[in-house]
Amino acid sequence: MLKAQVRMMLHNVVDPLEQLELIDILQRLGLSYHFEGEIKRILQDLYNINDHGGDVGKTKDLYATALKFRLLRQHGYNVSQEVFNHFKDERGNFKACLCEDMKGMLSLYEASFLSIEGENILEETRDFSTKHLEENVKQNKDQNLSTIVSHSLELPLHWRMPRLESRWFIDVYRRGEGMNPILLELAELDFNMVQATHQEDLKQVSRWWKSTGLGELNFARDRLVENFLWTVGVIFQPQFAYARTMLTKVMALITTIDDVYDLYGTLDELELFTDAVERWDINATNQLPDYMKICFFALHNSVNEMAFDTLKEQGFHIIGNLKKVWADMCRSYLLEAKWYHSGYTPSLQEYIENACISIAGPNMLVHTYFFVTNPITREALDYLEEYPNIIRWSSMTIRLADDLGTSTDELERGDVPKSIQCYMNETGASEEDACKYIRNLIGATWMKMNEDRVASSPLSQAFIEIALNYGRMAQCMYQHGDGHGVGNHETKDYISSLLIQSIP
Ligand SMILES: CC1(C)[C@@H]2CC[C@@]1(C)[C@@H](OP(=O)([O-])OP(=O)([O-])[O-])C2
Ligand SMILES: [Mg+2]
Ligand SMILES: [Mg+2]
Ligand SMILES: [Mg+2]
Ligand SMILES: [Mg+2]
Ligand SMILES: [Mg+2]
Repeated sequence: MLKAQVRMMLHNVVDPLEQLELIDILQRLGLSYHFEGEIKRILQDLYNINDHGGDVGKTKDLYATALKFRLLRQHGYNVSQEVFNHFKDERGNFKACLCEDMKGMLSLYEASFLSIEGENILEETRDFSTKHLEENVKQNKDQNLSTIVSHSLELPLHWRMPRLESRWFIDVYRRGEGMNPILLELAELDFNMVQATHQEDLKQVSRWWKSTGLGELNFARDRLVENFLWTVGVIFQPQFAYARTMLTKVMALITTIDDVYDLYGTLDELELFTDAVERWDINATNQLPDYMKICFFALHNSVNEMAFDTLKEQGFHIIGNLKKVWADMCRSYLLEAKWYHSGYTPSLQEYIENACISIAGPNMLVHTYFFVTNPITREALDYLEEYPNIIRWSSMTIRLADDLGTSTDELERGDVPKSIQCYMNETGASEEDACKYIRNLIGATWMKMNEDRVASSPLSQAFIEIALNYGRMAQCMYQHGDGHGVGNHETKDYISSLLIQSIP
């Protein structure tokens, strides 16, 4: 009933700005996945009517123009950054009067994160809006707006982990003026229904984890719930339960094998394990020490089962594709171990080339493609084989966020120099400047992802969005240090609010 009422609202709303605001609210409440068709139709009409993304409803309203720009870009329409020239004076500077418009400034700020490389106007808008939002947020009288502004200044909407953002926004929306009770109630009910599905998924994959015995390896991280949380960040929609449980297995295996290479295995043992994975032959376990036998059997059994599922469901024999991503990852792990044991510090470029593989981004993304795609196409398989840009940029975002969050503890434990240290070694920069550089590199990588997300490719828009969600999930997990390995209180809060506490 509530969904039907919201569908009616989408059909009846005619004012362009009200259409945009309704879409934005539905997205932020986590409800837009129920109304993708309606949203697509409205945005297509808006894109066509106003000279392909020009002024919305002919107003010069900054808030409306930026909102339209953001939503159209987010949905793949290549609207021009020139729309923001309307807000400049004859000298080419943004009009000073705009600074009092906090709502417009926030809308401009959020829109600026949909930029691609070389869009200088959008770079100016980000600097201009950030400066004025930081200056005004404290003395703004609208408490709710100030809460939203502070939240966005911490991490912009475009970079936020969708599920956590929805949970946070439901509480903000409830307190806001102009709250629509139908939207609020549907958001609360839907959140609880989705949470119940996730709880079932977690129960099921927890049984698998216990059956492997990998949690008993005292040198390796036992982080099943955190691995499951990654999958909620990447694919929350209820219908992707199979993908979440399988992807949790993949991430749990990666976490354990990463620790084998980073913390425990001798170089000779690591060579043997890498060889066994490349051969993908159960007889290769004879050469392995017992703790590696457990890891290899768990890996071999689980991945073969995934290949069997796809063969049964779709007639595609993908074990070669899966074996390749595991072998590529283990080889990149082995290279890092050799660098570490020889005391070699690579250049930043050399490190990143290897570390975009060792962060397991390509591994996780290739598996995800198989878990969410039906029908699989030969064209997409060939395209994925060489790790296309969208996979590289997503992996780079995970890698850089991970290094910012984990490298301090890793280096204390003994691990290969990470991006921060490689940059310091190469340039003589301080650790603080190196971290700043790496954070800017994440921003630059997002611009590359923004460009690739609208480029034509044999991959679905849904899969591309999932690739972006990996970057978002990494920035969420490492925003306050090592949220995965240490299990800090922020991660515990995320787990509680998404997987345990329902909305009363
Ligand atoms: C899923 C992952 C993102 C991937 C495997 C476990 C992780 C949480 C992370 O673990 P970490 O030890 O930080 O990786 P690395 O720095 O050793 O590559 C790398
Ligand atoms: Mg353990
Ligand atoms: Mg590690
Ligand atoms: Mg590692
Ligand atoms: Mg790390
Ligand atoms: Mg209620």
